[in-house]
Amino acid sequence: MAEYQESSQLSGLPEYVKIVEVGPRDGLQNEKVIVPTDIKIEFINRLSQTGLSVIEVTSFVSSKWVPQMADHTEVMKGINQYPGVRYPVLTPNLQGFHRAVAAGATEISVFGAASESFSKKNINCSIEESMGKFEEVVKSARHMNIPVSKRLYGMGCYEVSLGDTIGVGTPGSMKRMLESVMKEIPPGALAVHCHDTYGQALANILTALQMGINVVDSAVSGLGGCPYAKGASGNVATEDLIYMLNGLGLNTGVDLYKVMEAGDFICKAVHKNTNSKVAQASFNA
Ligand SMILES: CC(C)(COP(=O)([O-])OP(=O)([O-])OC[C@H]1O[C@@H](n2cnc3c(N)ncnc32)[C@H](O)[C@@H]1OP(=O)([O-])[O-])[C@@H](O)C(=O)NCCC(=O)NCCSC(=O)C[C@@](C)(O)CC(=O)[O-]
Repeated sequence: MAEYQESSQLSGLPEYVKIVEVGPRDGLQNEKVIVPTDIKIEFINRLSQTGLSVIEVTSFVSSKWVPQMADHTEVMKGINQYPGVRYPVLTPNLQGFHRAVAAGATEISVFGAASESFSKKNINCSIEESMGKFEEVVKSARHMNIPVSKRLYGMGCYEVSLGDTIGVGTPGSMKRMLESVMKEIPPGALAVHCHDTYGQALANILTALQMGINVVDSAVSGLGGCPYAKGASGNVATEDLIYMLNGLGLNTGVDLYKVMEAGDFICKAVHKNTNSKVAQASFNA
């Protein structure tokens, strides 16, 4: 595979970028055909051997709302947890949190919305009500020394991931949004989560990196979408992100070829072609 590396660095970039792989959760949650549990487990085990250090495994939400995540407990219990890899799960409320802990989760994420209508559609409550639920979860998690990754820095979350769920952002809006958020939260506690609906994800991520962010969510093969956000398409593909970062000479510690193989595995399982331009170009080369 041809890989191009820039001869000169762009300014303001971090030396190391942490990729948070959200393929098993965000990538699969919107798939209509239920992916067998053993395939999900194999997918996560393959991702664990790529050098990725964070893999979002599943979500402890209601199976009536998101049937694809109904096997969260079996998936969490079934995966091999590799040393050096963290396996966060999504928990919207205390019920989800307790189930996640019982299944062996050692890191959790709460997820909220910046718009009232999305909050209502997604988790069936207002933003204010959701804050109350998150506070309960964060309190319990901190009590048990469980790190809470994402949202609500002020409550004690160690990292807040800013999601462009419907992928409409541009480098300009990313810059304005980060300038505003960084007045309250330091860049070291922020991550970005960019969907690629309008083809802006990599440009938005590069903008964020130049502003001091060094944690980026992505999904292998560009899978993903939120069932409760109309028009939301796939995430930025992990393969494309790694290719860009490699080209910039930034260290991720992730093996691009192994990620492409994991992507090929899951695409075959869900009978889809990859959305990753890098995987398309490499497999057709
Ligand atoms: C949040 C709830 C559960 C509220 O659901 P609800 O119906 O409002 O909950 P409730 O508290 O009124 O309880 C109703 C029933 O749900 C059950 N229940 C209550 N809580 C749980 C739970 N944790 N797990 C399992 N079951 C639960 C509860 O036990 C009860 O069961 P019943 O008595 O009817 O049999 C529901 O709205 C839900 O599951 N929503 C799905 C949210 C979701 O997964 N969205 C997609 C992920 S977010 C996303 O993709 C965006 C993100 C993060 O990726 C960022 C980006 O892309 O930019």
